[in-house]
Amino acid sequence: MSSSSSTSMALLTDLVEALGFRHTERTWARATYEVLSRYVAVRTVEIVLFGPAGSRKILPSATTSAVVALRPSEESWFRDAMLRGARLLDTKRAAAMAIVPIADSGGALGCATIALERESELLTRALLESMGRVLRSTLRQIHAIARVAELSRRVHTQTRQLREDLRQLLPSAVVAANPRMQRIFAEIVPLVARQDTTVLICGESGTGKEVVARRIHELSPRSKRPFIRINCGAIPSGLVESTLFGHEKGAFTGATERRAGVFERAHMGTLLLDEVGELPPSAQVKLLRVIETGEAERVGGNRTIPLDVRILAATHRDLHAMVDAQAFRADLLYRLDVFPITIPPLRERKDELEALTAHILARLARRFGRSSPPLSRKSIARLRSYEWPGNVRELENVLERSLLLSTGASLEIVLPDRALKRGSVSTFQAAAKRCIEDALALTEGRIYGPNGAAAVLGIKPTTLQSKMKRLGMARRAIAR
Ligand SMILES: Nc1ncnc2c1ncn2[C@@H]1O[C@H](COP(=O)(O)OP(=O)(O)OP(=O)(O)O)[C@@H](O)[C@H]1O
Repeated sequence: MSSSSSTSMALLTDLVEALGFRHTERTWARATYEVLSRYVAVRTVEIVLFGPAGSRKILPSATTSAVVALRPSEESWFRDAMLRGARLLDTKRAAAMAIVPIADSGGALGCATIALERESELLTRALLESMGRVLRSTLRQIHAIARVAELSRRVHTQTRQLREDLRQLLPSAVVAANPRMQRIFAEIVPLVARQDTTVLICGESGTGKEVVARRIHELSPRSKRPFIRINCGAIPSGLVESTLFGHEKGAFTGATERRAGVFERAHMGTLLLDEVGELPPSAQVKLLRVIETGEAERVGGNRTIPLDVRILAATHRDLHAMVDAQAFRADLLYRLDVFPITIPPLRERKDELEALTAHILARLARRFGRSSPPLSRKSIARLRSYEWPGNVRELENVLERSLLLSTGASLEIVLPDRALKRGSVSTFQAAAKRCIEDALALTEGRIYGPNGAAAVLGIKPTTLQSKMKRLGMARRAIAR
């Protein structure tokens, strides 16, 4: 190595250090530029990168006149660089040019073509190699930063999606315009949220039991901890206990690894046992034990796990009637029914139909990315004329369908077919009659007992009998 090249190497090192390059690609690139302009009379530097097309945005324009994305497999890169260099000599009227290859162990990454005012003795091979190394680091940083930018963009999109999902799951604004609902949300829920009391939330399907449960959790000291909901009626019969309490590896065929149950997952948080009336008797016994002892045992395990879980239960069934029918354990019911909340069906709170509709329409409109059409008086009257057997959930479905089908300026409410065939109360009575007949047919006329029609319908046998009497149904049922 000649003395001039070792001097320039030392100077280069000093300079790069003096420039204090840090871990940002801009400082790296600027350092390169400073080195080039300090040591040689640079007219232009054209850096050709075999990299992502977005690289140009990242390199400061002071350093480079062009960043061209080429495929890494480009074999003609050197010839390309020469051609560019020749063009530079021509267009920039430069006296000389230097090509700095940029390569790492994986092969060529790119090259910098430098047009010079004049030939320079200082521009030695060693200096060019040093520049190549600096540029290589720059390039690596650029690639890393482009990747980070891409990941950050992806995370940003995912976060937005998750926020949207969460907003759907946790309605920030709960509608409570009816006096009974106002009492539930404004008085009862905040009151029970403060303590760890077990709450039994009753109401027909789709009335908003889960909404109430989530609100209790949100307002409770456990709000930062998990809220887990499990639909007891949807668990396959053989998996109820392992779903609730977890299992050890090898506990049963298919248990290939240890799994935590919902109780463990809800540790320190809140567990909503939805459709609790559907729990089979064996799981009811275990649940009672867990509530009483505050600890659970995984299926196939011999170790008890202490639990700190607030339990909420919900059901559309009449659990007291199920106890009478011996389909639900009385002792478990007493444990769950510490604080009952009953949500009225939508047909009994039609005064909040308008507020609920506006709330749901706004949510749907946001989801579909369109504005929420105004509701005409006719539409409101139509909504009020219907009995809403599926409650708020059915209202959501009707509004979604109506919104999708409506093309005009106002919303045309499309009610389910059965509503159009309505014949006031007699239709409801006919439906109730049909429902009881079906249950009696299924239970061969038996009213009482766990397999009786009353248990199937989730009502007390005495209630069923009085309903049958009121509907003028023949007593072909077997009483007890
Ligand atoms: N008061 C309310 N304000 C806003 N949205 C509500 C309200 N009540 C119910 N909803 C909406 O209605 C739908 C049904 O409510 P939810 O799931 O809580 O009913 P549910 O009684 O738990 O039903 P199921 O018995 O079938 O589990 C949900 O999408 C919920 O957001």
